Amino acid sequence: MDCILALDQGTTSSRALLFDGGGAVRGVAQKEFTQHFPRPGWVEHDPLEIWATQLEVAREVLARAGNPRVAAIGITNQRETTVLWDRATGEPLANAIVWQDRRTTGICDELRAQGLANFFQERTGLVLDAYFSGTKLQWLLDTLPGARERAARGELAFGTIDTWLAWKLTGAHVTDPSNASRTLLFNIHEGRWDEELLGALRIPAEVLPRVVDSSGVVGATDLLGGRIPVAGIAGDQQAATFGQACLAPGMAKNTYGTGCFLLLNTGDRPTTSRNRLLTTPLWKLGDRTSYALEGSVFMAGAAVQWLRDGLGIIRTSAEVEALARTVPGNEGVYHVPAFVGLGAPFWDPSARGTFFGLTRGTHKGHIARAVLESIAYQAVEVIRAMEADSGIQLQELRVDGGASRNDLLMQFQADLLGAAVVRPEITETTALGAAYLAGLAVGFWEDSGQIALNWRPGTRFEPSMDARERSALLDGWHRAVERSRGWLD
Ligand SMILES: Nc1ncnc2c1ncn2[C@@H]1O[C@H](COP(=O)(O)OP(=O)(O)O)[C@@H](O)[C@H]1O
Ligand SMILES: O=P(O)(O)OC[C@H](O)CO
Repeated sequence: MDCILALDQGTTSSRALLFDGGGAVRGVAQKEFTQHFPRPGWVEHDPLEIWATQLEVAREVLARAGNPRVAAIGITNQRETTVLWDRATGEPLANAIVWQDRRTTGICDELRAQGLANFFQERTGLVLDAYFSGTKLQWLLDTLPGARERAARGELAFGTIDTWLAWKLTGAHVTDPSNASRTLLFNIHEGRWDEELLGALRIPAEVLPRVVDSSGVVGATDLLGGRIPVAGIAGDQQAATFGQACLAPGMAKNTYGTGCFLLLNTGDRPTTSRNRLLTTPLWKLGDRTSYALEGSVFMAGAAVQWLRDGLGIIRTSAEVEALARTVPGNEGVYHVPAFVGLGAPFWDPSARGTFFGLTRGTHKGHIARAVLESIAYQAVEVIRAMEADSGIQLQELRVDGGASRNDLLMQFQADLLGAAVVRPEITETTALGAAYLAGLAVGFWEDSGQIALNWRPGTRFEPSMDARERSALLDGWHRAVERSRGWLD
């Protein structure tokens, strides 16, 4: 049996999956790795631990499947997380600064004060926020002694996690547009690094990877038995959009993982958002780039993790559903999961997590329910902004990610949206998308038509809430969000 191996390097774990020609999963291996929180608001990963766990799970999944022939490897990754390493030794200069890390909020404030927000939005499709790699790289070059000079001499390499893994596997220093576009350094209209953006962030061009197509051979590795081409690269959210076969304009998916990432395919040309969403390339296949509007929500499943690890009121994330079902509805209790500020469409780093509407009758069932519901409210905010920006009325939302297994949450999402929510048969869409991109490059699959045929619905959640109840619930949520904002000075 020939397979494609997908490496899915996520925020909390490294995963490796094998797919056959029908897009079915033939093996999974997964390993969690250490989260470092050195100061409030800082989140770091050790790049060497990321690499070690990724290699380990890749070897494990292959061994368990009896070492099948692998036609190609596809890489997909947590995006924006920033690594800087020495080209000669391969040693990282510091821990990776993770996408959730807020340490560069001050740099973003300064850039905004210089009136550069529109300039960045026009060229990159992004909002000036600490989320993106550019200010993280600037911070590293400012903070590590001699780093900027060494970078300018070509001694250092910058990369997001795709780049780091591709370099470790093949020695190529490359990235693709779906990742490059999350740096604040990439001009999405011209598909290239932009000198003026680099100037504004004081980044020497010598440190940057080469931007290649999302589907195409970038090199080969001998580390996994035989010589296997690395043939696909995409950020995890764009890969999931591909894996969900949202290949035509108007199709959207939401991934409910650590955060929530909602992407709406808007076709061949970037759509500028007037509602603080991101414009982002989905993938580049040959000379065609497809674009999306994206709403990035920073806390979703991670709030459920907090119920488990922070409050200890559940033992596993899945238990949240039964606990939330102990109450018939929210009974006036709302949660705003602004633990690291709020992402789209608010972009408010000063908001903080809150509960509202607590009474003497409130118990942990209400808390669980409010946390789950907050995930769905955030998604609705993003979808309404997307509809306003694109003129597209969403008919159906395809869902995936850990928290999409939660039926209560998915039904509530459909109810709040007034549109169907569809969970596919294969929910490993991120890895599948990366596998497809790699497989297309080596002729394992012929064209994207085959991919659309492989997608099959699993469970469909139809809306059943009446409009008055929906509007009352949303009204409560809006009031809660307003009160959570501006908490930090
Ligand atoms: N049944 C569930 N209900 C709600 N949340 C869940 C459930 N199962 C998992 N989660 C949440 O989903 C997240 C993990 O999803 P995953 O897609 O693996 O995330 P990531 O790729 O961001 O690491 C965790 O934050 C976890 O709390
Ligand atoms: O690793 P995930 O699934 O939490 O995804 C992280 C996103 O790519 C961040 O933009």
